[in-house]
Amino acid sequence: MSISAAAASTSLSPVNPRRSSPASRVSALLRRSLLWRPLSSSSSSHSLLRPVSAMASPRTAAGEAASRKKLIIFDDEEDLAASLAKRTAELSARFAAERGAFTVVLSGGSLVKALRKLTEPPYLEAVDWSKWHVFWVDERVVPKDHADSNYKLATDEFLSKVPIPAGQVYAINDALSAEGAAEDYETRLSQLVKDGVIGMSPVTGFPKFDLMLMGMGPDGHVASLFPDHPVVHENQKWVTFVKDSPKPPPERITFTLPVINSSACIALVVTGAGKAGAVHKALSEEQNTSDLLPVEMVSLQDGELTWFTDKPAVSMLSSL
Ligand SMILES: O=C(O)[C@H](O)[C@@H](O)[C@H](O)[C@H](O)COP(=O)(O)O
Repeated sequence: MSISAAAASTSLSPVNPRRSSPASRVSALLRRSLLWRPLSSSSSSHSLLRPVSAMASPRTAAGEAASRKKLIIFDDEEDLAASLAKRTAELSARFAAERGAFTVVLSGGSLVKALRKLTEPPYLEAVDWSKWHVFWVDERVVPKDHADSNYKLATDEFLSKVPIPAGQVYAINDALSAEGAAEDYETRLSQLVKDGVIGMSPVTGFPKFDLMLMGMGPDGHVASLFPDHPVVHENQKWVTFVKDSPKPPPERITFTLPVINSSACIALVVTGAGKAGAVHKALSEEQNTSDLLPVEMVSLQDGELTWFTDKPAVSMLSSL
């Protein structure tokens, strides 16, 4: 059963009522630093629920800046794309004003299509695209014109339609091996940190990108960090590689978790029933810390993680 707009606008409505009481469910959510409340009935059909508070994550050490998490559930993909464009444009204006640059990190997959409204009015004209610097959180080690290339996907669907200076789009060097491409990308990031284009997190000592726009796989992978793969635990490098990705193609480079977790903002775009199991594991109150999916390890040290979801993706959550 999915949440109806009417129900969500008046009360917290469990999707699948279960044994625990509403109070205990909310309490569990609080422990996980997530709390939802309905939007007012004057809201449009999108964003049925939103968080009411931003709290320190249990994984954030006392005294550090707080990590904030939000879950937004949309009625349909059009509403999700509209909200994602609005949020991205707001962050672009904010970081361009604060830093003189806006560092944006893309994944591959369905995320790219969700960015399409940025290529249309009013954003096409209103966004200061000259401030954008575009990176990939992961890339397949294939030629840039290959059908599997995340660069090609982003170029075809998004980058070719907005006036970002070509020199501010940082594709991998596709002439190198996976290992070489990862090293090369990290070296280039390091230079951009020195140049002040990319910030550094004073909390973690890793680069701090302004916005990461990412998808999540049905198995709970993010970037090219797959469940049970050793690179999930890489905690020194900024960029690493895999040669045995369970999702083809096998060779990829990927940002490491410390870099992802140093972001100022992450928009995690997760839609469809195929993601419901991983969403349930990541967001339900039944926390199992011994067997975390990569997506569960995404925990910003000093930033805001927003889940952009739809009803099928949250259909196994009982806490709503
Ligand atoms: O290169 C990749 O394979 C992607 O970067 C990958 O991490 C993707 O974002 C997820 O698999 C979600 O993809 P979907 O949104 O298409 O399911």
